[in-house]
Formats: sequence, structure tokens, C-alpha cells
Amino acid sequence: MTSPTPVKLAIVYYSTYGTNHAMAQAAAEAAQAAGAEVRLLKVAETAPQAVIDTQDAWKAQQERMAGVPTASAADLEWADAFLFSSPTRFGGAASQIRAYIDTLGGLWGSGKLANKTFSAMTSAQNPNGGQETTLQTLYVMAMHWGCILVPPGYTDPVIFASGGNPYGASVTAGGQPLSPEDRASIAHQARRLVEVTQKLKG
Ligand SMILES: Cc1cc2nc3c(=O)[nH]c(=O)nc-3n(C[C@H](O)[C@H](O)[C@H](O)COP(=O)(O)O)c2cc1C
Repeated sequence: MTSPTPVKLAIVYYSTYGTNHAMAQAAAEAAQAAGAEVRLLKVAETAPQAVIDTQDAWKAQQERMAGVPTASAADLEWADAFLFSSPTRFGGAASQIRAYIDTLGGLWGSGKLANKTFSAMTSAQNPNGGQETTLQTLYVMAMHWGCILVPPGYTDPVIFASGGNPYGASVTAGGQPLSPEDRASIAHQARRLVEVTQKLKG
């Protein structure tokens, strides 16, 4: 009996201040522990450097992410599963994530995004600051791609302990480290994505 081919997971995120970076890292650790081959990828920054330089916290985060590879279309072609993580911006995903998405028409047109699994995470400053709409718009996009959606739902008690959002991990951001509950819910979502994808791969 041969062991199954590992799930290839692309974790694609944007982060101005570090929350989604930490979320993506926590997801990567859990997915690797579940046996996945993981690419942890930031999307390209689109804000002018002159604007970033006016905010110490933004600039510092940019420096912390300097060694993280930038996501390309080829990364999504490689992957069996996608996990996206974006800050909530006025109730939707950050424009940097949207800019990346807008480069994927060719991949979509050749059917290379279809039948892959998709899950999404977000953070917002307020507990009800638009996390659900951000996640919904990312899932709508994934439906256009023909992906198989793998939200966490209420499949584990950790979801209730971390704010109870069945659409995806939703951190209330304030510059503090991730809480143990948030970490547990992110890990559960990442593991579930790997496990469901593994079942689909056979
Ligand atoms: C332009 C802009 C719009 C934002 N819109 C919202 C919002 O609608 N609701 C909210 O709760 N927080 C909002 N925030 C706060 C971000 O969600 C918060 O900074 C982000 O979740 C932190 O994630 P990061 O550390 O990965 O950048 C906004 C922030 C910016 C800069």
C-alpha cells in the first residue's frame, strides 16, 4: 500500500500590521503538522512606498515580511488547496489581495483554478467590523473559480471559543499576539482544509 501524495496548500495573505501574517503562519504550522506541503505567500504591496514610509508600524511589518515569497499565478496552479487571509477593509478584502486576484484571469480561463479547495480567514479592528462580508466576498470569488468551499462551520468547539464565525477564522486585531483560542480555530480550519482535500485527492 502506498502512502497518499501530500496535499499541496498555497496560503496567500496580505498584512499591513502583522495580524494576517501571524494568522497565515499559524495556519501553515497546522497544515504542515497535518501532512501538507505548504507555500506561505504574501501578495505584492500596491501602496506607494512614500505612503508606507509615513507609518512606522506598516514599514516595520513590511520589513518583517521581506523574506516571504510573493504569490504568483504559478503558485495557484501548483496547489491543490488555497487558504486566503486578508484584513477587512470597509467590509471587504484589502485591495492588495484584489490586485493579485485580478491577475488570475488567464489561469481561470484555462480551467486551472477549478475543482481545488478554498477556505478564507480575516481580521478586523472591531468584533463586528465586517469580517463576515469580507469572507463572503472571498468565497463568492472562489465560486467563480469553480472551487470547493471548505469553511470551518461549527465542526469543532474551538469555533465557539474564538468568536463563533462559521465562515472562517476572524481575529479582532489590535496589535496584540493571537490568542490561544484564535490559534486553535485557525489550526482547526487549516487541518480541516488539508483533510477534506486529501479525501478529494483519494
Ligand atoms: C483602509 C482601512 C479600512 C479598514 N476598514 C475596517 C472595517 O471596515 N472594519 C473594521 O473593523 N476594521 C477596519 N480596518 C482595520 C483593519 O481591519 C485592521 O487594521 C486589520 O484587520 C489588521 O490586519 P493586519 O495586521 O494583518 O494588517 C480598516 C483598516 C484600514 C487601514
